[in-house]
Amino acid sequence: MQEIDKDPVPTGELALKITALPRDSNSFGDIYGGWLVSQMDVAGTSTASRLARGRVATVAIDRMGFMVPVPVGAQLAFHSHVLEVGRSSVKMLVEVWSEDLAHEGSRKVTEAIFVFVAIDDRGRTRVIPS
Ligand SMILES: CCCCCCCCCCCCCCCC(=O)SCCNC(=O)CCNC(=O)[C@H](O)C(C)(C)COP(=O)(O)OP(=O)(O)OC[C@H]1O[C@@H](n2cnc3c(N)ncnc32)[C@H](O)[C@@H]1OP(=O)(O)O
Repeated sequence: MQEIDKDPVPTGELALKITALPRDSNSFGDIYGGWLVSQMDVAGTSTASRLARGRVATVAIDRMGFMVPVPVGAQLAFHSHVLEVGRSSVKMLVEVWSEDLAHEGSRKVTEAIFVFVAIDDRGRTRVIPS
């Protein structure tokens, strides 16, 4: 199986840790990619909203590859790493790592770059406080 990244070290802060449950799997018993993307968005939103000190919206997600299947019961760690902060936007790398409990290691499952935009309570963009 092709690895998405040979680098064995997660990048960025640990934003979310979660166990993949049977309800998150497809009919073959593997974890559904859409659920993973959704959890990545939750993890990235957590980091972005702290940085932007308030509400943010996801405005873009770049293309993704799912190189390693995720079994039910996997312990997943979501790491977020801020790449750029613009006037109202935050560009962030979100990585997903699956812990291998049998071998005391972990491997990267997928990653994507998300762009979050700081918005006010009317949904209009706002400047990210410095
Ligand atoms: C097997 C797999 C199956 C998968 C199958 C999926 C099924 C599983 C689903 C899971 C899915 C989870 C992922 C949920 C992710 C949501 O929930 S997305 C839906 C929620 N998001 C929204 O509703 C946001 C909707 N967008 C908006 O309201 C407006 O775009 C916004 C956010 C107010 C921004 O308005 P705007 O007119 O674009 O503002 P504008 O001033 O032009 O730009 C603001 C900033 O954004 C930047 N920007 C705007 N657009 C972009 C862009 N496209 N790219 C980069 N930067 C941009 C600008 O450069 C600017 O940056 P700054 O220079 O200010 O720093």
